[in-house]
Amino acid sequence: MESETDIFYKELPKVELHAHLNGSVSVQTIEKVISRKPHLNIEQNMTAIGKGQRRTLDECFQVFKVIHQLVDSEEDILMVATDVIKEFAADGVKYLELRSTPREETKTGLTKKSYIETVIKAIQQCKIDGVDIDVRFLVAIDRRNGTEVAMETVKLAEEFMLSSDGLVVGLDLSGDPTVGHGKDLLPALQKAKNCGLKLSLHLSEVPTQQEETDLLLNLPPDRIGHGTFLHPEVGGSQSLVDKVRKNNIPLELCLTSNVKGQTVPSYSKHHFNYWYQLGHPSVICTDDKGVFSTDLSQEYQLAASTFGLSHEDVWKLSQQAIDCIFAPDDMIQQLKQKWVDMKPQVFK
Ligand SMILES: CNc1ncnc2c1ncn2[C@@H]1O[C@H](COP(=O)(O)O)[C@@H](O)[C@H]1O
Ligand SMILES: [Zn+2]
Repeated sequence: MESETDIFYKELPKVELHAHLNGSVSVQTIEKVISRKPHLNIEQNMTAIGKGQRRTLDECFQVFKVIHQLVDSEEDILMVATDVIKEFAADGVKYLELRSTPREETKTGLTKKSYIETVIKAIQQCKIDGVDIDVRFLVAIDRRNGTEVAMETVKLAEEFMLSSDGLVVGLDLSGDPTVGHGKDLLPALQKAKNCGLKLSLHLSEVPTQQEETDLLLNLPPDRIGHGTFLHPEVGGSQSLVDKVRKNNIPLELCLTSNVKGQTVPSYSKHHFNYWYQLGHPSVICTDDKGVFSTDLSQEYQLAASTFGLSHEDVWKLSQQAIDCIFAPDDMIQQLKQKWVDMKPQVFK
């Protein structure tokens, strides 16, 4: 942690819907992986962006490559996923949707299938251990890998949706937004939607993607990651905003990620304000809590201090996030009850 977060934000029950597994690995866990692999000569400061530091988005993607070098076996993934889940729970997150791109590594025998199985195992083990959090998994497509890999990933995701006892609920589209075009991925995304996978797509994370965004909004996705450049004031358009509003597609907003990755010039200029003023469903998320050295409590506090939200406003924000989850209705009802039960204690 870089700075103290008020107890209110820690105790606030929270829903995290946008967290990339390998971007969420904490300093402590990175140190453990590094000590297993001294020959790689990787230092902890190569995997995280500290307070006041910024990187171009391109440099952020270099950081993921370093982490991928470190986390390359079933054993690593099990440890990393378990630690990440426990850390979110310790931060007051009651429901987490974790997303990750299945990778294969011939060196260690890791396959895309065993990658997903291992994440599922970590989720199940945390449940057995009584960690106070419900976790679901979104299988991620890295847009850089093109049409065929995307289609293969959708098949895998569908298989696991049917065999994981409801733990795999959807699909994510992520990766370097400056690489590849959404039109090549559209058939895979359409297929995913048709088979019942929920879709969360990174859209308009960088400028000049109006055409791609317009195309992918026709699916329509179930949630949007970032949507930084959707609205006209930043070079998007009213028609994109109208499409998002008409379909009532929730946005996943990640303040620190956008400021540290330099797609947003400052916290006060973050598009949270635009969408919040419209009353559009917006969910505060971390994106990559490890890489961007943050956590969800801190993100809520940041939004509150930047945009003048009261504790009651913040409570509403975290409560409304429940309606945006991909798990079915019984989970929504359970979480709503949890929020009711916890309120007196948080506002004591
Ligand atoms: C900063 N904004 C971002 N924009 C787009 N994609 C991002 C991202 N942050 C993370 N990822 C995606 O998540 C991967 C790392 O986690 P996993 O190996 O999948 O668990 C990155 O390689 C990238 O594909
Ligand atoms: Zn993301």
